[in-house]
Amino acid sequence: MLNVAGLNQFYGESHTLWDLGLEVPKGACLCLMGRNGVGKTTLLKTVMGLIPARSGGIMFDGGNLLGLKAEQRAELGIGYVPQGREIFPLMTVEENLRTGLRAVRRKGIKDVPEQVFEIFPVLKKMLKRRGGDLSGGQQQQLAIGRALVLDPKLLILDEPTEGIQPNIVSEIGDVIIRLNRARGIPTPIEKTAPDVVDEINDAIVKVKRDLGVTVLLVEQKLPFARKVADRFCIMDRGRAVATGAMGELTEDMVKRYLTV
Ligand SMILES: Nc1ncnc2c1ncn2[C@@H]1O[C@H](COP(=O)(O)OP(=O)(O)OP(=O)(O)O)[C@@H](O)[C@H]1O
Repeated sequence: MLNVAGLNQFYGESHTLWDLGLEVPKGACLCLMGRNGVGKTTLLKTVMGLIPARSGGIMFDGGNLLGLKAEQRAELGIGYVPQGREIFPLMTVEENLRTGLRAVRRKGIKDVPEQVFEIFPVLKKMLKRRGGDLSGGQQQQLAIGRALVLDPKLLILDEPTEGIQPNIVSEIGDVIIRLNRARGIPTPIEKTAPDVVDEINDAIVKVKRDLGVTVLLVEQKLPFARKVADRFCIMDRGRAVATGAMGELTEDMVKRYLTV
């Protein structure tokens, strides 16, 4: 779904991303990890087209993103939830959500899809409240809701749990899991006739994978990352240094690249 290859990025003379490669397969939830300042946010912003790449390739769904503006990337189906949420504090919840519609007007989507309110019922209750009056957790739900307005194929989240209360952190985790893996499709049926049921269950898992949103997130909290993501990529000083299935993340890697 997303393939980054040989990516180099500079802030002025400062070389920040070095020949970086990253693959986020369709249906995966990949957690980008690494200590502060290694370039995680820079990578997300470069994928989103908010800052330019010097060289390399960024392929999404088979097409090259380089050269496209951020709005065009959104139109192709990339939803972005920035670090710090960046909601508009003086605008109402409804107005904030409607800003997400800009990217999809050409697709004929004129209203905020009901699915956003099914996922975050609190947003419906607070439609007329100002964004700035919401709690941190509610603002994060608003920021994710705004990205979901465009029905993204790929959802990019930059530290979605930063600065929010522990009980809301686990709710946000459940929402990401639901978007990535379930999206309202029934859970697998119980085993009665093993062979047939196995086949049906395999098919259900596949359908879930095909319908679910692919997720790329930056997250520093290890238990959260382990719960939500099925793949990881570790960055160190602007390079991708380790990648694999979440179960392959070793204590040695944690000590070497993640603990402070
Ligand atoms: N706008 C900018 N101009 C110049 N340098 C920048 C800019 N933004 C970030 N940097 C530098 O680029 C490097 C990577 O920063 P980045 O924010 O991508 O790291 P990060 O891994 O996301 O860190 P954090 O976990 O703290 O958000 C850092 O050295 C940072 O100081």
